[in-house]
Amino acid sequence: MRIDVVSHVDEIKTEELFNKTVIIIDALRTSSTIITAIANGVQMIVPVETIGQAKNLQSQKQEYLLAGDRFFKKISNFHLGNSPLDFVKQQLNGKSIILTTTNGTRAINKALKGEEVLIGSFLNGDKCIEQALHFKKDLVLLCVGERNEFALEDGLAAGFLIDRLMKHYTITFELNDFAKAMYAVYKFHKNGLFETIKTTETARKLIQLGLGEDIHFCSQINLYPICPCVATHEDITIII
Ligand SMILES: O=C(O)[C@H](CS(=O)(=O)O)OP(=O)(O)O
Repeated sequence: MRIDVVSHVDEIKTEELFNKTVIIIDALRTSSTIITAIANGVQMIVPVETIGQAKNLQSQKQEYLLAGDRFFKKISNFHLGNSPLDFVKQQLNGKSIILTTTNGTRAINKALKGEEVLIGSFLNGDKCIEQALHFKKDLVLLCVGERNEFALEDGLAAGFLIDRLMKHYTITFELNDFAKAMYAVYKFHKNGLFETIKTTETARKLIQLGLGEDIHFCSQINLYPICPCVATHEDITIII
């Protein structure tokens, strides 16, 4: 089995996703928010790229809630932001959410050429790998990054997923060079993972904005034994 890690969303060549299982990794914060939302009872999430698309869809589906951020800040008049804690603190059981985030939802929509698209982070590593292997296809771990650049927290999460594979499965893996690098970086930092994540550029911005609690939450290992996956419902891309 081949495992390719892609460094950020603009590095994806969509033709290279055909017949592969893609894992979207946006540890701070879109992947972590989606996993937390589904684990806490949200029925489905509709990932859209623009605020306009989100509002337009909600005008047709008024029972859906709007969630998302631009540059870490909740979008004005939206019900929820892009913090996983928003989905823990409120009772959202059975709700459908339209989500648009700065980078994460764009990456999800770009990855749709993959055979299967899953959502992974530190919060669900073991379950995510179990689910990905179930499809018996080569894997692409897409580090979403931040504004067209690599983000270390995503690379660490990719290394963590590779570590889970190596530890729990006896299949032979072929890694691309970036995957080898991320695996090595993860192993180097794994005993001080939270301390390292806290120093990343994304984390520093979250701390400046008073959102440091999110970093702690998103750094938890295997908190949720679920793996959200992308599907289609009435011609709309959804995550369940
Ligand atoms: O809301 C977030 O944590 C980030 C904001 S930014 O892109 O780093 O400015 O969005 P995400 O889509 O989760 O990367």
